[in-house]
Amino acid sequence: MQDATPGQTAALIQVAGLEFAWPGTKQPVLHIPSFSLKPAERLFLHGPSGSGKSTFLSLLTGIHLPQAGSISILGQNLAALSGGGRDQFRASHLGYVFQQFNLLPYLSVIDNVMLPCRFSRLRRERANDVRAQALHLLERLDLLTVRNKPSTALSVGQQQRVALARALIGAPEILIADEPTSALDAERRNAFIELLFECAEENETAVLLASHDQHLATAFDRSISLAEINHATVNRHV
Ligand SMILES: Nc1ncnc2c1ncn2[C@@H]1O[C@H](COP(=O)(O)OP(=O)(O)OP(=O)(O)O)[C@@H](O)[C@H]1O
Repeated sequence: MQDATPGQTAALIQVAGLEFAWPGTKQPVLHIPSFSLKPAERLFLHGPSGSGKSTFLSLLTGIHLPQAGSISILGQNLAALSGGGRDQFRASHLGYVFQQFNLLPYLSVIDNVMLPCRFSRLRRERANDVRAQALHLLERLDLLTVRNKPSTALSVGQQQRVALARALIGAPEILIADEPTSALDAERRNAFIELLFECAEENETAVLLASHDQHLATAFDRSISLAEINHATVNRHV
């Protein structure tokens, strides 16, 4: 499969005039005139439950397409790609950590971590030695001793760190994380964010993290509320 080649751009993510309504509903959940993520930026996006954070991230990752407006990632307009092209583009350029981690239960920890390099030649090439980079990430995230266990045998905190290692292998340009700390207590939550930043910096990966938990904001370069950028009238929270 071919990796999409992105064009040159100043912003890693550029959104203009975005409108999105869920199928079967009339009112848009999101109307975002403008949004951008700059290279190497660590951006915190906050908003209460139901305000549309996950919906917005699903558009940025090309899982859904907006009804109006454009989303460019690394200069590539996502709507100009086919469904398969968007899958390939996502695999090559975006690492993501979801609330539920989405680890494959039948794979070992290390095989889960190496997975993105099976789907993207670019990430395989960037990792150079895929197994060596997986081991390096597992060591950084204190997971070396559990590397051959099935992911189901791990604690929630460990599974979350596996999801982070998987998101960062092969140095994607952007890490997108949706409520990645919701299962952790305050102390573990801060330690996880610190570790996430350290590993992202090693890979020169920009971070966009969405959460309802405003305590996280201080660690980031920039913090915005979804309500500041979302002009849709439904689900509007201030
Ligand atoms: N698959 C879907 N189909 C229809 N409506 C949806 C779907 N997913 C979310 N919604 C609706 O879109 C709105 C925004 O939900 P979303 O999950 O994006 O918010 P959120 O801020 O991420 O919330 P949370 O923090 O609880 O995950 C809600 O009104 C929700 O009911």
